[in-house]
Amino acid sequence: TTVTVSATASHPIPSTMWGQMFEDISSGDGGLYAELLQNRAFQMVTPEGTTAALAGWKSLNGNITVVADSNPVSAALPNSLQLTVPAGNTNNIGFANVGFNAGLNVIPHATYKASFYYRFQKASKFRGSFVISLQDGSGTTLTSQKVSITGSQTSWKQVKVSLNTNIAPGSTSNMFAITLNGDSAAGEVINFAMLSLFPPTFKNRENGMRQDIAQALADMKPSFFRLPGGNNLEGQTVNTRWQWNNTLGELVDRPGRFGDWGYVNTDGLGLMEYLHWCEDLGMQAIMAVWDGYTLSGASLAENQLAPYIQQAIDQINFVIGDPKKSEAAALRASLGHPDPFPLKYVEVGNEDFFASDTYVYRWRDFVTALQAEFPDIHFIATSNAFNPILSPNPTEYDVHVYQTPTWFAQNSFYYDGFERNGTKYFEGEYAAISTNPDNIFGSTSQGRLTFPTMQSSAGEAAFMTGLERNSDIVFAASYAPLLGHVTHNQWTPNLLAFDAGSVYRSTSYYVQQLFSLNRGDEYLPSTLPEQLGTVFWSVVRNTSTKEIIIKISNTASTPSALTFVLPFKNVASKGSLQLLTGPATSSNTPTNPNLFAPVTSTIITGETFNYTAPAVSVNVITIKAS
Ligand SMILES: [NH3+][C@H]1C[C@H](O)[C@@H](O)[C@@H]1CO
Repeated sequence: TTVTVSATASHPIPSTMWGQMFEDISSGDGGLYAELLQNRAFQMVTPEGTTAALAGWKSLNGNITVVADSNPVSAALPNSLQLTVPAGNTNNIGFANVGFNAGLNVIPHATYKASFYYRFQKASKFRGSFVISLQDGSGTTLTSQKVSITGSQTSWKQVKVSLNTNIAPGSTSNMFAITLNGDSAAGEVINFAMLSLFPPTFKNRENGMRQDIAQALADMKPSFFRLPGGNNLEGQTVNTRWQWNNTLGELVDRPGRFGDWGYVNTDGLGLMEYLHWCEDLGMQAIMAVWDGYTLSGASLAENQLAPYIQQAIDQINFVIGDPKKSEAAALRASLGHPDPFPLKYVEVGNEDFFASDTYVYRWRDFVTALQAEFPDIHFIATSNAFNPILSPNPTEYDVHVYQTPTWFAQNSFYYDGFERNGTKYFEGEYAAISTNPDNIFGSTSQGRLTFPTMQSSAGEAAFMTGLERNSDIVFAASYAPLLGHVTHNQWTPNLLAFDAGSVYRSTSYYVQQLFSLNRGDEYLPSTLPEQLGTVFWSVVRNTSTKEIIIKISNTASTPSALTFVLPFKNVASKGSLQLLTGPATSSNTPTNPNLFAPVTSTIITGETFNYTAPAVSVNVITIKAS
């Protein structure tokens, strides 16, 4: 196949082209959010003896239970862990947290920050100390600190200690423990609340992100971050929807909520943490507002919308408002960020194509009110494009697709036929997740992928060459879901998988990274691939580095010989090739995490040059040309 490239760009490529979609789907608490203690504040649990209430916690010779505290540490956190020290036990008595999914990573030569509140249930003459420690799976102390306490402390007192580690333990089966001397403390009853243990965080942010996962995400150089979801915005009910104002301020004041993926969200990763994260990665937020539809399928009636429209106005004012004019903006200033955050896009709901009939009035009432308040914001609709017809007319739509590798390879022309009528598209969620076209969302035994495969990633890459060709109307695209725990998850595949100690880069992660790190600022038309063929390409130009960047996906099981004809006088005789290829149905997995990785090499180039794309491969060729 000969690919003739045009010297005249057809259109500029938006700077927002490649980014990330995020929601807490086994990915926030216990994942990107760096808190190491599972169930740290007993939020939303049923106290008094239910084992679920003590999830993540274990007794160390003491009697522990979760109580609905008669004098709770805060209105937001009604439950406490109550330790009763039994008589006649001379061991160290107390309790421990084993981390999320029984994994608590301890890195060497680092400072861990522990904090908790405690109070004696009744005054006593006790004088002693807590031993606050990190222990490995066999109970060997890795590091510890002592804090003196007295039985007169019947009001809540917060303890904060730094725990400095030295050697690395042998595994992630470690625990955070609080103990005291059983002899002298016999009979004492002590309540604990809002316990927390943080490792060093990304950019040392207070209440920040886990370093290795954050770094893997940063290495993609994303331009936007869609938050807070996805289904996890919606709530199964109106009262369990995501509410921006419940996710701010001191951790002791955050009630948490039942997330949409079957577990409690601490909301320690809240709106301010998301916005700091966007700042740290130089991304702009694509922020969603709740719009009156819950995942159970219920829509609010039109005459019920007003308070939720106000809550959305306040949410946006929290991000961009003037502290002198808006209470929500004043709250942002009081939390240390008087200047507005950058925000251009606000998404109204999530996947409202499930409730198109009510979206007609929900969109109309929300956007009429929001656009009046925020004339410079673009509001993104989440129903199917132009079906139903919405008013005001959406400037952007968010399109989601989960399909097979073959579907993606055969639909790279999805946007070529779209009318150029001023509407732009956000490919907000896409991934090849199953090889079974008759049951995309089935189980792994029905074709669902556990991890991306080279074949699924090559299919996505083919589709992405089409997104790049159509970036005159596709302004942003993000794979979904971004992140998920390797085993304790509600959805596979994920772009990145992780466990307590590691993050695993998938073949699709490398494809996303190859496209994001090798951007052009303008698109160069070229001979079109066969729409139902097997090899696909896009050609872009980086006008500042004067480089031509050719992305090729060969989805076939045989190599594909290509000839490129470049219309430039001075074309370098050598170019760089980044090649991702390997066995079609294989993946990077926790047991074989580096089976696939892009390999960089030099190839012969020129005004006309040949290149053979290996079977099932994603190729990025970069050539200096002017
Ligand atoms: N059901 C998918 C669509 C929804 O928006 C996300 O929360 C889910 C996983 O990416």
